[in-house]
Amino acid sequence: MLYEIQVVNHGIPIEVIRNMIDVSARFFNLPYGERSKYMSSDMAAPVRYGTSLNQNKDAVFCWKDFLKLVCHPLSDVVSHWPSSPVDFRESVATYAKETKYLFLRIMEAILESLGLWGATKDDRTPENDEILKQLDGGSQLMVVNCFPPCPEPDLTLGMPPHSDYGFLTLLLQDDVEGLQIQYKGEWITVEPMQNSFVVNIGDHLEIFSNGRYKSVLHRVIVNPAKLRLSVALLHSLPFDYMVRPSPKLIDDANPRRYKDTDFATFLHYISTCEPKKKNFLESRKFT
Ligand SMILES: O=C(O)CCC(=O)C(=O)O
Ligand SMILES: [Fe+2]
Repeated sequence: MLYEIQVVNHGIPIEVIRNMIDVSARFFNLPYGERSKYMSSDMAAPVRYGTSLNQNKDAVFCWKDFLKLVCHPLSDVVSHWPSSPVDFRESVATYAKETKYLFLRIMEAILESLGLWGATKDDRTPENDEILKQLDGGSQLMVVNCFPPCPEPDLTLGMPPHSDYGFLTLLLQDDVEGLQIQYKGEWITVEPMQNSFVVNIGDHLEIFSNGRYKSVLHRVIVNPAKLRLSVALLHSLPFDYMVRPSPKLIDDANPRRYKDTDFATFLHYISTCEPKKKNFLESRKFT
């Protein structure tokens, strides 16, 4: 089934997208002392900055700096976000709200393809709408990545092969290529398209769809000359909810293929095992 799509006519104003990239570039240009205020070892902190320049103890060495921002509920988290550049909070909050709306519209299409939702009156039962309601109130985590130019691009990776944990990641890349997805055993470069979003299926959608959708294995290669920025927005159910296969997608011909999982299980997994490829998802499968 579908692995990766790029959305173009998404209705999100171009200025919102440009501001997001522009303010991220200015954040990573701030003096180190300003950026490092947001370093934290607490994986659940509402804001967390990290740099490959002094995180050499990471088991997986990534050639990147990142800023992780919890985006939901916005009113609780915005005051924790960086206060510099001055327009940072406003630009990022606008971007997060617009993108959440787009995420929900894409989820409607996916749920419809699974026979779990429909836009017509008969299909709009409270039961069918429930999952969308949960996703609307669900987690939204932003990862702003900055991949500096790397003099030895063949010796490292911006990010090693992995799949994202949520339902869908909406990914914005600037005009420098670097993202690759694995398709039939080959690494395919996803060419940047201005003002478009790459939609990556995450592990939670694979679990929820009982394997009908597969999460996409992807990685980032580095560039010898150019700095690259990307913004990944991961969407899922609220952090404390269980993700499980939809009961309507389980029957004798399609037995339940995945165990229940929640965000705490994932955090525990990544803090005790080196995250590799789709290992976390593999650990959630019934064998
Ligand atoms: O930089 C990219 O294009 C991808 C980033 C990514 O995969 C992630 O942040 O999970
Ligand atoms: Fe990713």
